[in-house]
Amino acid sequence: MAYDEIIYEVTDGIATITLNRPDKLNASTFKMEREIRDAFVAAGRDDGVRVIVLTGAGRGFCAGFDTSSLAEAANESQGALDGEQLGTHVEDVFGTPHPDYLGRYSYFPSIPKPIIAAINGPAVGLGMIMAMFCDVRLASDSAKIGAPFTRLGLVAEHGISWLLPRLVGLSNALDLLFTAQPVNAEEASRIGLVSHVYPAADFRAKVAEYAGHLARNVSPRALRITKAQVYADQYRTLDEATLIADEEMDKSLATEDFREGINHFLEKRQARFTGR
Ligand SMILES: C/C=C/C(=O)SCCNC(=O)CCNC(=O)[C@H](O)C(C)(C)COP(=O)(O)OP(=O)(O)OC[C@H]1O[C@@H](n2cnc3c(N)ncnc32)[C@H](O)[C@@H]1OP(=O)(O)O
Repeated sequence: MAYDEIIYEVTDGIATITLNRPDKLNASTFKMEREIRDAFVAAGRDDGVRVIVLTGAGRGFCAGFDTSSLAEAANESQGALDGEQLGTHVEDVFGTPHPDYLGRYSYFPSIPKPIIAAINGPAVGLGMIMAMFCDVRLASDSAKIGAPFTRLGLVAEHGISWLLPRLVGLSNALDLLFTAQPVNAEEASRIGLVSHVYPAADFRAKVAEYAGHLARNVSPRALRITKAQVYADQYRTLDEATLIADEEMDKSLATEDFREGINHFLEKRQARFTGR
């Protein structure tokens, strides 16, 4: 599929979605959001893809929704997005507990593969929310992450009020949302907003190493089930989560990937997981 505002590439089991409006620090548009959805669906369906990286072209990750469109949209509802604005219904492809509701990025957890946000520079507004809805965040030491919503007279948008406290705790979440002040990569790491920070000069190589590890050394089946478990368990009790874990363990013990997981260790060789 041809894209205008993103670049979509698949190499060695890693699908990379690059937001591609570098002159505007990859500020997002509805078109870009539709293309991101289409690319996630393509990556989710492609058996050759084991991990997905979301990143930005040039020196930015994403500076939020394009401010010129934001100004035009001042009198329109930005919360209730319709299908035409968003394009592909990812929810129809991979399933969701809320099939009638089209969340802006809340579909990321339904993509059955790990999604890594490679935050190469400023990730602000919708750019921050996009990164938060990825499964893992890696940051360049030049990254800056911020939620400027209250400064714009806006609110905790698009599910970030649900997600951010789970990532950084209530107190840090409210600090970020109230003050609307961006944090640098070091501070983001300290509060748990990102998992790893790498020097800007090595960043692309470090992201490739991390993504390559998930693509080569880890069972794709185990990744898929683990991702689904962790998100679904946010709505479950401990007893329910433990019961499901026991059921999933029984199923895992009967898989080729489990046998390979044991055999490659015993035979002291690289694993060759099939996802079965
Ligand atoms: C529904 C609503 C959702 C939301 O996302 S609300 C949030 C909307 N976004 C923002 O309010 C962020 C606006 N941008 C900034 O505050 C800053 O940028 C940054 C902190 C992200 C980075 O600052 P620095 O590194 O100094 O870069 P620079 O010189 O400000 O920007 C470089 C070029 O990028 C353009 N740009 C930046 N953000 C946006 C944007 N959101 N929409 C459109 N263009 C943007 C600028 O204008 C400029 O361009 P030129 O070099 O031609 O002057």
